[in-house]
Amino acid sequence: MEQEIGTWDSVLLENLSEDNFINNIHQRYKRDHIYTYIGTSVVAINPYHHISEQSSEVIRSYGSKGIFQLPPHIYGLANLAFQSLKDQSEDQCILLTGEGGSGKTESFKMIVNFITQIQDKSHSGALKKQSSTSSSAGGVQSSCSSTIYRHRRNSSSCSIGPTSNYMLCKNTTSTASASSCLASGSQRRQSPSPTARRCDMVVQQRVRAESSERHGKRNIREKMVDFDFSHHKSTENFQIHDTTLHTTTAAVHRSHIPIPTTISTISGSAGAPSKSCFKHHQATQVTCSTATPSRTACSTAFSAASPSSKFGVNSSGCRQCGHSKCTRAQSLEKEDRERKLGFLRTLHPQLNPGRSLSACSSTHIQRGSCSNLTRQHSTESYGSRDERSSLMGSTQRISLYDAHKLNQAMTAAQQEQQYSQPSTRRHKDPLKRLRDCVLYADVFLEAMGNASTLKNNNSSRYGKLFDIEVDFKGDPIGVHITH
Ligand SMILES: Nc1ncnc2c1ncn2[C@@H]1O[C@H](COP(=O)(O)OP(=O)(O)OP(=O)(O)O)[C@@H](O)[C@H]1O
Repeated sequence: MEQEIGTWDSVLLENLSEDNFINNIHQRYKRDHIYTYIGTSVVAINPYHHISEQSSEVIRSYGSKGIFQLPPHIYGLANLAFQSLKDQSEDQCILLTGEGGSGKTESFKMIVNFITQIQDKSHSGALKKQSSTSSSAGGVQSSCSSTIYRHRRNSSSCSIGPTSNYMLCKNTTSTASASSCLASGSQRRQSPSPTARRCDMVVQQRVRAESSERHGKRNIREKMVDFDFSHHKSTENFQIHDTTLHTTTAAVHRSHIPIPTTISTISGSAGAPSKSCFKHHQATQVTCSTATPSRTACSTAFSAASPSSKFGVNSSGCRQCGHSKCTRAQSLEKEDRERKLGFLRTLHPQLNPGRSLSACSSTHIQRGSCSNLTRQHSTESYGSRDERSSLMGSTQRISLYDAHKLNQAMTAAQQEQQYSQPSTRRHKDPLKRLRDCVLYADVFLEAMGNASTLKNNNSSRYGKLFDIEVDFKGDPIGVHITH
């Protein structure tokens, strides 16, 4: 862990002047500490080289601590937003701003990566903690850890409830308190004075009351979530959702002013798209992102990259074996046709009245891309499409909805059938699949509008709003990208 170089939080600088501020950031930057806080904002410097600070280990540690408990990092900010989302049930917004090539996109990817990974970790962390404490220390300690790890959402509202009373009587208010609870519990067992026994009973009663209260609250919350799911079947009203997390590359709210860089390897290792994947998308974009893309152009672009071009059947037979009825070439060609059709539907929603992209899902999933990605023209109140275009350039929204409900509704038998077929991609965990889709969604958008500039060969030409909707557990259930 970083030794404190300079001052982690510029607010704490003794003589706060511009020179001192820059000097402090510079001192830290020279030691490869590219992040510095200004309160709950983060200043990030583009290091222009790989910094190994983005492993899942780091994600886990930032996910389990408060923002000021660890050295400044973009993950600290992401965790703050994520925890506030869960604790206060209020939408959170992270704004990224900085000059071209300063590292907004890289920081954005790190945030999305953090959010898609963190829930996994916090779940397993909670379970581990709970089982270890309950085996070693009995009910009182296990309830203490479950309060800390699983019911943070209620922490503020419970300040006069049984949980905090219990914690206060132990002088504990943080994660570290679990061990102090444990120590005092074992002491009482060694010297069971009448006062201590009474205290134990009171504690146990409180724990029981707390657990039933928790149970009740969870039921209520689950009902609310059911309501939210149905409500959000429509992609038009996403902005009113209770628990939405926004990321945008435009201005500053409780966040972050990046001037950073990044490492494609790190995002690659965390499930982000590979360079080649990105290039593929960019190649398709070059032909198709014009205002009125022609079908011919699109299909030409696609066939250039299609696998069947290697085996395709031309007038003189299969290009590989020369056989005029080569079945492999025929099936590849059929697959290719379907992919083209799906791709055209992506670009021309009007070709697909349902606006859903099931046709392209198989090929896109194979490329590790988005399974249920719908590109649609925004229908907000900007008047006609032409009017919107003149106001905002190309205004489109990409929505990604995994069949969250459908997955839930899927019967056990169907699931078993799917999972028993090792050759299909569908046997991946649906949540894992959605997490991957969230990570890839931005790449899809980048492919629509990025450009190569002198400063940055992957420069985003549009500001974008990237909404991740999460359920009450913090699992992602959908994404909207607007630019
Ligand atoms: N944290 C980082 N670590 C390592 N390299 C970085 C980091 N942030 C940015 N970079 C490098 O800087 C380059 C530009 O970053 P990025 O594309 O994120 O800038 P940007 O602010 O989004 O630019 P634009 O506004 O033009 O889209 C990246 O390709 C990467 O090589």
